[in-house]
Amino acid sequence: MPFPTENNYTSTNNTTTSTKQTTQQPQPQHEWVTSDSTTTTTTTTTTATTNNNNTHVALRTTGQPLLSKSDISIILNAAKAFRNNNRKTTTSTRFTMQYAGNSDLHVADLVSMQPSLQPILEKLLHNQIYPLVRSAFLLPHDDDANNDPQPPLCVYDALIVRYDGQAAANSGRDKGASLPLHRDGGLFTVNIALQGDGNGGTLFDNLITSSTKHTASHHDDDIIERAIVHPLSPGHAVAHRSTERHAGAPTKPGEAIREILVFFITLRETLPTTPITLQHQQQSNNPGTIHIMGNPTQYATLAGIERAFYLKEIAAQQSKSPAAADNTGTSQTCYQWALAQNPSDGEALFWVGYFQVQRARAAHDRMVGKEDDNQHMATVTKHVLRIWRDFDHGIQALETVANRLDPCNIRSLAFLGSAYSWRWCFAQECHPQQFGLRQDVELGKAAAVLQRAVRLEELLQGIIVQSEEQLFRATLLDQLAEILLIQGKVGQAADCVEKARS
Ligand SMILES: O=C(O)CCC(=O)C(=O)O
Ligand SMILES: [Fe+2]
Repeated sequence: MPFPTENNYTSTNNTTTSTKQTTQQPQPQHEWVTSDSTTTTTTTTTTATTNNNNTHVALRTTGQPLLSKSDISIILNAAKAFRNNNRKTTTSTRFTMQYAGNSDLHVADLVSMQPSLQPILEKLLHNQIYPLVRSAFLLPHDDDANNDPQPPLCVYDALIVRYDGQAAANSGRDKGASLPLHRDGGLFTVNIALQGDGNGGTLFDNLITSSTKHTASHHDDDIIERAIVHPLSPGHAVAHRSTERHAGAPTKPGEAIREILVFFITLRETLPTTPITLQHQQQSNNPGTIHIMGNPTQYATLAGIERAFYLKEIAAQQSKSPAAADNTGTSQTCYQWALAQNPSDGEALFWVGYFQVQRARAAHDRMVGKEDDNQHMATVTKHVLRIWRDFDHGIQALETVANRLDPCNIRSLAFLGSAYSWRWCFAQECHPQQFGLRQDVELGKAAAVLQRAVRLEELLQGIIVQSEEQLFRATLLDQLAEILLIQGKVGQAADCVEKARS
């Protein structure tokens, strides 16, 4: 790998600010983009402004660019030469899906072709990227009286991603070149602009949520624009935690080609690890951990965040394999393990809730099939209670995902909507009073989450490349129409059906 690990991080105690600064370099300046207001707060020092709501979504560097114009052109020329030499063999990555108009290449491959890039990257990492990540995301530890080095930062992968809006349009993607919503591997992502005219940008889920909350009257395009973070100019960076769900916003046809250099940063754990705490998350008393918001009993370590990421990858591969049906158990277990590693992982919690609800449905179906069996009453009751518990726990998990951990995930919202109606159908057959459910409340909840999903789908329509997106949209609207009909809202149901057909 051409990427050096961070030099041993030793710090000097500065009690007045309770932060410690490296003696090597001035810290790169940055400002935060926060989700409580869509304006930015300037944080040019390393002061840890602990924030209980974890509203610090992404940062943008200010001051001097991280890369000079001449270094940018050396990198761009090398990337161009690499693409010309490898027209048919562009390496695709796990995180960056390949679409018309997009291309990406591994920086490691680029350096193999042109070793003169090595010193540029080394300088960039040592002088800019590592100090930035350390000062912005990691709190200095308190017990370093012995000047023990903290685990050094290192690069887990690095890419150059290129968005060509015109090429995308020529292949039928008329909204341009973009990347779907995703999370990255590693712990932190630093995304440096190489070229572009301020077009595209990085779109963050957590900024959409706040925009829809605070600016309900805004035009859809405005809401989306406010959720996109742009670097100040070429050479400047946008950085975020890898767990922050984000997308490559479209570079539209006619706009300048956008190219970015993305570093996925993690911590090397081979050194004796002293406690690490993340900035901008409520701190726990438990060293080496971060506090999971809203749930004081659950903690994730930084290592846990990464392990959860890999476990989810394994789970997803299991369900894609030809023996997928046989692998459901493994897949389910991997998601449970992922959640144990990182209890705030909304994606893992979604799948745990999903499997629980599906188990309840399957058991409900089997129960319906056996209605005529002359079963002992006690067995039936036990069975009913087990199904109820699965529905209930599954739905609770999905509600946490929808309301707190992953509020912009259309698929989770859509599934939660269905889960409410399946649970209602089940309860109805087994005397709803015994479970304390009321039809108007249950269907009201189902309609509300489905409406939220439809709203998000409309906002993101065409912007984020998603396979089968039209099909999904139609299913979502049909589901909503069905519930609205039962609620007696015939006009609204008809609107949904019409929308589904358009
Ligand atoms: O286009 C962007 O800014 C996002 C790129 C990205 O998410 C990635 O490369 O993982
Ligand atoms: Fe990404």
